[in-house]
Amino acid sequence: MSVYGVQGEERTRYTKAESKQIRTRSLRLLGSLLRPLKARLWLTALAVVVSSAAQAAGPALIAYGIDSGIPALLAQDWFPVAFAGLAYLLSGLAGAFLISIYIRSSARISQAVLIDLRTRVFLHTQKLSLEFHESYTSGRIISRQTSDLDAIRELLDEGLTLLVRGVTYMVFMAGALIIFDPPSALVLLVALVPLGILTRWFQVRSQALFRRSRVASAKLIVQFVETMTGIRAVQAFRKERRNERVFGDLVEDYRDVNAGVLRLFAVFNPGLALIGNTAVAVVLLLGAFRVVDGALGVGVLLAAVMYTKRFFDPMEDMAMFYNGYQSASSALEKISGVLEEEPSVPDPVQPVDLWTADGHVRFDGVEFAYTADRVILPRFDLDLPAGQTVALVGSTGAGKSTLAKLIARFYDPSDGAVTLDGVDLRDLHPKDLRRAIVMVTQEAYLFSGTVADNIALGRPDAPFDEIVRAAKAVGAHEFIESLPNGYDTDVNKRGGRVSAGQRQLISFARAFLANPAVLILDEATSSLDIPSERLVQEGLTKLLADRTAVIIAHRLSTVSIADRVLVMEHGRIVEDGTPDDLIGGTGRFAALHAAWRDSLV
Ligand SMILES: Nc1ncnc2c1ncn2[C@@H]1O[C@H](COP(=O)(O)OP(=O)(O)OP(=O)(O)O)[C@@H](O)[C@H]1O
Repeated sequence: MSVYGVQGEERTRYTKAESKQIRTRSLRLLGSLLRPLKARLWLTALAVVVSSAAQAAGPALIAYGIDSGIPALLAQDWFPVAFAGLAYLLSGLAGAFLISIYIRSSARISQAVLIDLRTRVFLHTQKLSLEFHESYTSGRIISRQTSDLDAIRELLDEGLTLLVRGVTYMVFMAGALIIFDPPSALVLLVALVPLGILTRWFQVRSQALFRRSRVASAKLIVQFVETMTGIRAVQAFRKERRNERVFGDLVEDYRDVNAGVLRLFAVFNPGLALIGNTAVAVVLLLGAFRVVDGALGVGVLLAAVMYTKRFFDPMEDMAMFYNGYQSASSALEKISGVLEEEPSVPDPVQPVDLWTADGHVRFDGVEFAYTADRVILPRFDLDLPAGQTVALVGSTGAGKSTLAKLIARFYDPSDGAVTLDGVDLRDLHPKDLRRAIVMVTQEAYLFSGTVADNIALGRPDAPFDEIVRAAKAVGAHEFIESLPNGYDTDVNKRGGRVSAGQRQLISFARAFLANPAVLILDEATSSLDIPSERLVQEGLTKLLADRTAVIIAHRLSTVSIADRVLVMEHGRIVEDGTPDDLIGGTGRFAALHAAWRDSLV
């Protein structure tokens, strides 16, 4: 089995092949992040190697000072002691200087990697199609951008320094011990056996736990984001208690996982200390006998003890690093999964330019399914001539929004083709597509900024008087003028808050300004009151003139401005005709219309 993209992201166990696939993907990502920093990486590596060498010289100089310097001093020759002291000082200074270079250089690397990764995640998720976002949820994306990137930042800022310095330091200490006192190095070699066993035990146990910890923390963020984005529904339906319970369970799960991690450390760290101290004690003991036998100088024994002790010094830090490494590597696994996802609505390889579109939309043998197991729109053909205003009606779940999303190319058909002026939407240059086809959705989302900025989104280079003209056309001008700062009112500031209906008017103005050849209004008039809707209806007539329009409306009043009505049921178009024809007939629309007219009197 293979795990592509974000599939299986919530799992904590993988088969060998899957683990390998995920690891390769992470490493590939890491490689691509580090490749541009190659020169700096070499400089950093050099600094750390030389600084470790300088530090490894320390105990050797002390040994020289004791074993050769002191006897020389007794013979009035102070040179060896002075040399040992001065050299020790210089090696310390060189080590400190190089470490400072190393820290500064590695901080630069980590900053560069993080900025690159953060930007990649942002740009990539923004590019991914609606299909991805509808199933992946914003909570998970936020957790990728926050806690996952933080885990990687922590690793890069602290963990990596610990690891690289720790490993080089250990290698140098062990190397120096082998050169200086091979019997003591043998003790160290023996100590490596329990050390290896302990480390392996820790590694195996912690791997699954760290993965679970990442999953648990992501779930916490998802729950938090969902509750807060849906806070109105939560409060309206009194869901606080239920959410409290769900959140409580998640917190408990997270705590359990972390407690498990801490329990591992409670064994691992003391275990490390025990092995290290035993090794030091054995080196000291065996060395002492050899000193007594005259086979070893006191200075060399001291150096051997120092090397052994120093060998174990970075181990605890490295266990901490391992902690950070686990979090960061599972974060990297998830991020690389998101980055592996391809837009399900890809940009064309050889885009066709369509500078000015007439707005002729056709569905040729189109079939559509969101998931393989359920066809939403069975095979159909539909021709929407340029300039026609088409109303889509039908019961909830009939497939109206789905059909609209196909025209806006939020999704591609599973079979067949949707064309604009004869060009398959899949071949159309994305810029031309977005210019030619605009969809105004129910949410009428406003971005932070002024009202004018929000309208100008439809055409960023539009002069101010055109923004006003667009607002006037859709009947939004009066209310905008009455806002505290008129068109310069910040929509997110207190006082600048606009109602749902006003938001829709702003998004109408945005669409008017964009002046697309095809306009889709998805339930767009649903939050307007009757007077506002009348106002908008007047605006709509102007907005819809000279362009193809598809209006999804539950309110049948909107239908009156349409040239043609399509009635949908279970994904099929069951009626198609002018409003008058359909009202005069005996079909579903006639019945709907009669019921609606009766409700008005
Ligand atoms: N992202 C999705 N993934 C899977 N199924 C979906 C998705 N969006 C919609 N559907 C399904 O497709 C069918 C048609 O939905 P659609 O939103 O097109 O209906 P609609 O006619 O616009 O309904 P409404 O008037 O309530 O908005 C429904 O059965 C719905 O469950």
